[in-house]
Amino acid sequence: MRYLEKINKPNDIKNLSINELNLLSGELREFLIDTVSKTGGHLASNLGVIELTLALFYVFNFEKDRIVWDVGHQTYIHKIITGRKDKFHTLRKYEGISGFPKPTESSYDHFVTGHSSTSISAALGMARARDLKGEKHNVIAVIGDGALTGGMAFEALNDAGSSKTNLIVILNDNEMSISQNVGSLSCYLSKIRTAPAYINFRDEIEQMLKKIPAVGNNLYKSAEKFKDGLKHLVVQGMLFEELGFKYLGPIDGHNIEVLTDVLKRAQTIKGPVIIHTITKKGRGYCYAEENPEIFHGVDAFEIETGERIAKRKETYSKVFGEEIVREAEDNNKIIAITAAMPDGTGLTEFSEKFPERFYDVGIAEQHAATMAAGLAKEGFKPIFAVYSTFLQRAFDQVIHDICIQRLPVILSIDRAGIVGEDGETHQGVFDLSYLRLIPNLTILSPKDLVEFRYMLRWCFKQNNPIAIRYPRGGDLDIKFDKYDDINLGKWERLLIGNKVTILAVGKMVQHSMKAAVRLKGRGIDVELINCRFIKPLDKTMLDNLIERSDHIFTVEDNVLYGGFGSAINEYLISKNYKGKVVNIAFPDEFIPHGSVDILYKKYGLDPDGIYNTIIKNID
Ligand SMILES: Cc1ncc(C[n+]2csc(CCOP(=O)(O)OP(=O)(O)O)c2C)c(N)n1
Ligand SMILES: CC(=O)[C@@H](O)[C@H](O)COP(=O)(O)O
Ligand SMILES: [Mg+2]
Repeated sequence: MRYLEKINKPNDIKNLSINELNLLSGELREFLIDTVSKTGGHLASNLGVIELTLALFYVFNFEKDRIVWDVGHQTYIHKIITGRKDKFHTLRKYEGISGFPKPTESSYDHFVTGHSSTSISAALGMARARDLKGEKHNVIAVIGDGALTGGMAFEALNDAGSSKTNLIVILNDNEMSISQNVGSLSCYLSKIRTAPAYINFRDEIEQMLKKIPAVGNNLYKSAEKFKDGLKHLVVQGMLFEELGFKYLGPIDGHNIEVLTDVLKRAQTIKGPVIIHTITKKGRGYCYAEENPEIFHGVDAFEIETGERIAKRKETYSKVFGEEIVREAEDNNKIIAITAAMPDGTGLTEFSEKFPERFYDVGIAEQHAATMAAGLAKEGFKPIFAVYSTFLQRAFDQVIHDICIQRLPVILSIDRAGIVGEDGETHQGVFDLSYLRLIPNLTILSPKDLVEFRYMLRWCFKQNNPIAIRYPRGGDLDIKFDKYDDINLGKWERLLIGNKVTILAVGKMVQHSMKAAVRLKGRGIDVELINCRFIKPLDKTMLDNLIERSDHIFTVEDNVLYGGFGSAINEYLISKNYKGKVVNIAFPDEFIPHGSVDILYKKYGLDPDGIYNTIIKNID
């Protein structure tokens, strides 16, 4: 690691020759593969931006210039060369290096990202602030072709393009979102990729125009018109230029020499510029190049074989995938929708078996929700499979387009609760709070994989908006033996007791069961209830509990505020309950990255934590 060792501060990059930068990129590739093979993480995207990152640091000075990386999952090289190389083995671990940009981690991380398509808006805001303050520095947004499918990116292009603000947008086009990229914009980009002639052609015309003596405005105007006409002949509708950006590209995003030249040129251009770089996801590691989808976000793996080290367990996403296929075989109204997460949500098999009833809409959760509403209005049964954290994007669409009209859309909410290593931008700990307040919405959550199947079958039969939320991964080792029929607003009593009641939701039923067995062992008369429905609550059971329970504990893997515990508190207050109520939930803070086991322990949501809270609070 001869050159990597020389990089003690980012500006050391500037002392290297292009040849040395190429050698450094090889060392970085090796370092990255070695580390991520142990920690897991977003390998393929990072392998694709090594040269781009080095070129950026070679040309710009990020002590004063600003950079916003869209999604931020491709910032590992940025982190390694900005002083975090020695801690990089702690990537995504609790209290270690985050997998996303974090200004609290480094002054070189200028903006938090994690959710897609925010970079151009944030960068435009920073550029406007620079101008308002009379400062002089560059502001750069780096956005992938997948992230460019998100609505916010379009909104920002629309605003920036008409603004005349100096702003550099780098479009890193690797022809992939997590899966194959989708949509007409992606087709448009591939048209540009295959028409590089335009670029050379345009540059030649520009050179020619510069040589024309300034004999008058009219000649200049006709020459400009001529240039525009030619441009349309070669690539129909240069979208970015029509939107007000100066377009530079497409260029080879692995060629540091070309990259540095174009970046230097972009610095001198007035107004918004877009640089279109073509890169290969997974570049330089054969398994990642062949399977960029698997190596997008990968668990620890063997470098020699590309095989994952841990065996995959049965997961909620997989069960969801099986059940929706089973249902769709009998019911031709079933439609599956994803916002760029077909594999993560378990929809791959559905997409292959029923391509005409499957829609990947790109990174467009808002559109997905309203499009589902449109389908439902016309008699179909759409299921929008979405991660809890990304559904936050579509809050208004769930209210305004689905629930007001009481349309039978199923929101199949994966990755609810904590997801672990992705950290604060991705934890699914808000959904119970932001969904519970919406009228007409039924919300439920399974205690385990078997119950999940029963619940999904129940959901498919309903005719109103439903949100079913379930965690990342699979179950603990607990096996429950009761799967009574699912009935609207009815809970399941799992352990009978009298004095102390635990009301638990979803995966927390498993943790609570472990705690309850220990409590019983100490002679505590504890009752455990699986609160299958978060909305509506089982008021009959609650009324019965009010009569006989001195202590009620609620347990949920959601934030305390506005969640399931709050719903119970509201009800108990309305009934003038005199016993003690304790809510066990995530506190009012963003939950950091780390393994889910460490995080449950830290926040007292593991079986021991639940047990201790109960012991502490009973007389
Ligand atoms: C709002 C939102 N929805 C979904 C995702 C999940 N997601 C993370 S990266 C990604 C694909 C991004 O593709 P691209 O921007 O082209 O970057 P690449 O991975 O190809 O480098 C998706 C869908 C997200 N981060 N944010
Ligand atoms: C960066 C991003 O948003 C996704 O890649 C996310 O990390 C996927 O999470 P899962 O690994 O849970 O599918
Ligand atoms: Mg991409």
